[in-house]
Amino acid sequence: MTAISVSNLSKRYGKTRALDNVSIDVQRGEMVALIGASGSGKSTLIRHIAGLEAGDGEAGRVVVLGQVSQMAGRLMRGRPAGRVAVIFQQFNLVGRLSVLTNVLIGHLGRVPRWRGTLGLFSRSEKEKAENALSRVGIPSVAAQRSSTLSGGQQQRAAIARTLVQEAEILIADEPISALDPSSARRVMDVLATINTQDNITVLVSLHQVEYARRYCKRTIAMREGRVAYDGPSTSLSNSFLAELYGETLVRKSDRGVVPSQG
Ligand SMILES: Nc1ncnc2c1ncn2[C@@H]1O[C@H](COP(=O)(O)OP(=O)(O)OP(=O)(O)O)[C@@H](O)[C@H]1O
Repeated sequence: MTAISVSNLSKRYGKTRALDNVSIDVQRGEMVALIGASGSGKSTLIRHIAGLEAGDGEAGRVVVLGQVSQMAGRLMRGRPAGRVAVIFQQFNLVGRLSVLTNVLIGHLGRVPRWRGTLGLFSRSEKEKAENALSRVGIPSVAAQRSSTLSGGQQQRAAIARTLVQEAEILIADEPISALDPSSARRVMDVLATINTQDNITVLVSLHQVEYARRYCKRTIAMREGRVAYDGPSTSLSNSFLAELYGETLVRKSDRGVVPSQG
């Protein structure tokens, strides 16, 4: 079954064509990498799939989990918000609240609003949140203020909230670009685990191509708002990547070919 279907989606900001007639389908259970040079349209595409923004023109359409979330430049009501979780590079957590409370927020939408607002979660809801923190490998930080977590721990706490939310799709916008290699690997390992064990569809934008190759069977590459490649990650050639990233590529590292961060 199709989890995400984007067809003929375009978006302009002034003179910039951020999305130019983009069409992609992601099937349930896939883990797909979204790559491309800075400004190629990755975040814009993610915001549109997440239902945070509407595209331009009559032709564009986004269907998520069988429900039309936008068409002809209009966001639809009743789109499956709770079934889709989005995590960003930063600002996923409320810094002054404990990690556990941030994860418990994943229950909102399933508990009566007054209970959520007052922070009145049941024992079993708390156990579920603690269990989710264990699954992402950070059970010991539950009582800490979120603002005290490292970047990688913050990403993993946001993934734990996704588990509590029981989201069916997780869209992660550059979740590892600010992390050191070992933290990045831990976050990618967690994404891969929830993908295989919980069958959560994962769409993850990445600056480091090597992670796409290592963790995602399929890669979608964007260039100037268009889909430049959509296929097996193993078939991404270095010459294609050099062209994709233009002048900003290419340096070799012991982890493979990565775009420079400059
Ligand atoms: N709200 C906005 N207003 C004006 N221009 C925008 C806006 N959002 C995106 N753009 C432009 O659209 C283009 C695509 O941006 P987008 O953030 O989607 O790229 P990206 O591939 O995610 O880049 P990066 O890897 O640097 O995050 C860029 O030229 C950007 O400047």
